[in-house]
Amino acid sequence: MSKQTTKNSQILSTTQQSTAAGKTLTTCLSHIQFGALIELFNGTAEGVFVIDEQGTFEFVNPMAAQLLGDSQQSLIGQSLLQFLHETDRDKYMYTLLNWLDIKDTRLNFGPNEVKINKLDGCIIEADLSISNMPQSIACAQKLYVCILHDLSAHKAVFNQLKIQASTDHLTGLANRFMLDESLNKFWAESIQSHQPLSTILIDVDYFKNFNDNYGHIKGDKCLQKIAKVILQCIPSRDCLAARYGGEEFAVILPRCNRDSAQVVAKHIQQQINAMSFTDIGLPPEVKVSVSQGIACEFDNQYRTCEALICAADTALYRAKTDGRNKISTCL
Ligand SMILES: Nc1nc2c(ncn2[C@@H]2O[C@H](COP(=O)(O)OP(=O)(O)OP(=O)(O)O)[C@@H](O)[C@H]2O)c(=O)[nH]1
Repeated sequence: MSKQTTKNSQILSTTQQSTAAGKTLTTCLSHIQFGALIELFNGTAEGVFVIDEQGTFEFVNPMAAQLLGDSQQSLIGQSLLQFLHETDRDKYMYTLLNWLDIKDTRLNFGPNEVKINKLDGCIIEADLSISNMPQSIACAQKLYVCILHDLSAHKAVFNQLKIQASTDHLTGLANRFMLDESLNKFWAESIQSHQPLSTILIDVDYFKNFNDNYGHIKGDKCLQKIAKVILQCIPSRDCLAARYGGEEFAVILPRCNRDSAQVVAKHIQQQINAMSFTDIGLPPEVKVSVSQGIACEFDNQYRTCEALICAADTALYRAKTDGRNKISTCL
């Protein structure tokens, strides 16, 4: 017996003892091919599995079993489709079933991002690709090799970066980037649904004096407290409170008319006037106020969302020149 044959026989006996595989796969391959293939797949750090035309597992390597949340043994005979989140299931079912009609063409599908329903109920995000098993090692019945790459760690970092990219670091409100994105979205919805869209620009009065008197650190704390109050005053989760820049904030109120926006602005004014700064070590008599400008889009009053913001800015300027701690509405 040659050295190679001895090695193959060893591989075969160990893999047969430790590995479950479906009937089609075991009958398709010679024992030596089977052993070598299983050895290769089992040692792979990516999830690898083999399915038939119906999506039934013929083989699952340890990493794939871990990602699917079941044992290699019990996955054999189950369907890949039941592990795919419903948003992906139809796409994969369609691909596999459709392939039956065009068997002669090679199937190379993906990698695509999918959500996997693990057996324990958790959902993980992964890249999944499906490719034909080469004819040289498969038989007349089609088998597909699938690679499942866990994206959980990347997704967690990505989502964290996404939050950071849209959040103002000092106040925790939406930043200017998020404000612009959301405004465009709210604007399109408002035009399409013929619903009003209101915006309030809010600027802290005499904030330079606050900084000069109490220092920038206390100034930062003051901005954080104002942001918190604004957030508490906006009526629903649909609305957006953002830091527009420096000591200026913006509130976007979808489906809110001018009267409702004025109620919100009044509430903000009262709450800010009532603020105390004793918690940051300042005397009880320290008070702040804000000036606010309101503009409301209804019935194509403005041509663009930039024009709406511009109108709110003009109203804000008027509130400042009227003596500050005022609310001015663009009519
Ligand atoms: N502490 C702190 N100060 C800031 C920040 N951003 C802007 N400022 C300050 O806000 C002040 C704004 O000053 P001005 O534009 O003159 O306005 P104001 O003093 O508020 O006066 P009016 O707006 O005219 O009522 C400046 O002193 C800026 O340094 C910040 O992130 N932290």
